[in-house]
Amino acid sequence: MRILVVEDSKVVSRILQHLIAQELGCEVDFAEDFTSAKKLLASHDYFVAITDLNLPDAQEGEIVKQVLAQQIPCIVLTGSLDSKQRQRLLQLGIVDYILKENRFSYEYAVRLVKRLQRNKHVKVLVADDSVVSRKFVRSLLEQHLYQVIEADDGLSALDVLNTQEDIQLLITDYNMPGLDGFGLILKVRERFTREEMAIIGLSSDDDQSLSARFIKNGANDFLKKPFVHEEFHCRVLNTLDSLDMVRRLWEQANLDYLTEVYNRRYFFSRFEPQLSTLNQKQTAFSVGLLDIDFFKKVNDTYGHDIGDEVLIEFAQRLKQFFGQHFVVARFGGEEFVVAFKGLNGSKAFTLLDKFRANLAASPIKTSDGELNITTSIGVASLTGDSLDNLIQRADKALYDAKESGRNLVCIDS
Ligand SMILES: Nc1nc2c(ncn2[C@@H]2O[C@H](COP(=O)(O)OP(=O)(O)OP(=O)(O)O)[C@@H](O)[C@H]2O)c(=O)[nH]1
Repeated sequence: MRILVVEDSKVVSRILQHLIAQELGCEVDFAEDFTSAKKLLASHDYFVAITDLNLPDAQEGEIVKQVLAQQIPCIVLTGSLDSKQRQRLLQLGIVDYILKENRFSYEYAVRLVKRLQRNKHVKVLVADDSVVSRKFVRSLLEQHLYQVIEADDGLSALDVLNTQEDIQLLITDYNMPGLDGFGLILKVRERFTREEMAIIGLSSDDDQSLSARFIKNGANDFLKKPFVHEEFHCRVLNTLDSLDMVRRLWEQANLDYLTEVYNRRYFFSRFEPQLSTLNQKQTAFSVGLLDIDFFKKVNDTYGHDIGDEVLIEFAQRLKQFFGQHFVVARFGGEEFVVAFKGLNGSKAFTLLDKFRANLAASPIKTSDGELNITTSIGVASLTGDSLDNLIQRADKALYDAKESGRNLVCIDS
């Protein structure tokens, strides 16, 4: 990623340079005037440009038009802006304008670049039966580099959600034929929690209770049409920032900090509630408990950091081998678990034995060289008991594997 900063004030340039290095760590070019900016624009591809509005050799904001003509997102920094200039800049399609008021203005500019980077990967679904309104929302979202998908009513929005993965934000109108905004939100919330997908409701209806009703029905926020650019962007940013924050909290609570596979807490919270149904329906369910052999020796010989590298690689291999169909979690220390929903013990045994043999045959690369690592594994399958019991039986089988010489899989019988 490369950024262009066009700014005639050396002080402002220095602040931006410092903030960009600190926050973004990307390549950045500085131009003091329009002429040198044009030269740089001709010779590099830029992800975004942060530009002053008035430059010594271009007092009419020519730089903004030049940047936009090259399809580069443009963030405008300016000492002052009257309402006509503001309107003109927004119509040109800039990402945002920032008044040079204090340190926070520059921090905001850099944060905005960070968000643009993130936005490239964020899919937004816009459901609105009015083409004009839908296209307007699309253009605003595209200025901020979001991936936009359109639906012309509630039912087609549901179709999109059934076929497209990873939509993070739904922006929906209220009045739509077939299925209106409320109906759509209720359907969406049956499948996606507030942590999985954010929703912003839109309406031009004068009913003052609408915003609260949208939120009570499951929307994260609401905007009354017509809205101004700035408000739209602030609401979308706030909504997505909250979503990111909630996701980060979820990850902190459910993923192992070192190996980034699920943790023990996730494993139990996911499978404990399912156990009675699995037992009732007699669905096959097995678990494999894996413990790295002589791991203490790895730590004692090579140090804790190399031990960590082994744990990370071991977890990666588990995830690669099983992760697509089964749940992999770290139980703690050098002990991991794989949950095989739909597999009986002997099938789980076969897969785990293959993993064991692969591991024994391909050393783990660490910064201190390659290490031969093996694992012992205990397998047990559900027979109407509790999750704790099942794990205890797998643990007993693991103990047998260790006692029988390690680098083995034993099954609870
Ligand atoms: N590097 C590293 N070591 C850890 C971590 N968590 C636990 N350990 C170490 O894992 C080792 C486990 O040792 P033991 O329980 O004696 O088992 P072992 O040496 O693997 O021997 P067996 O299981 O009997 O084959 C201990 O030295 C712990 O300090 C971790 O997050 N990082």
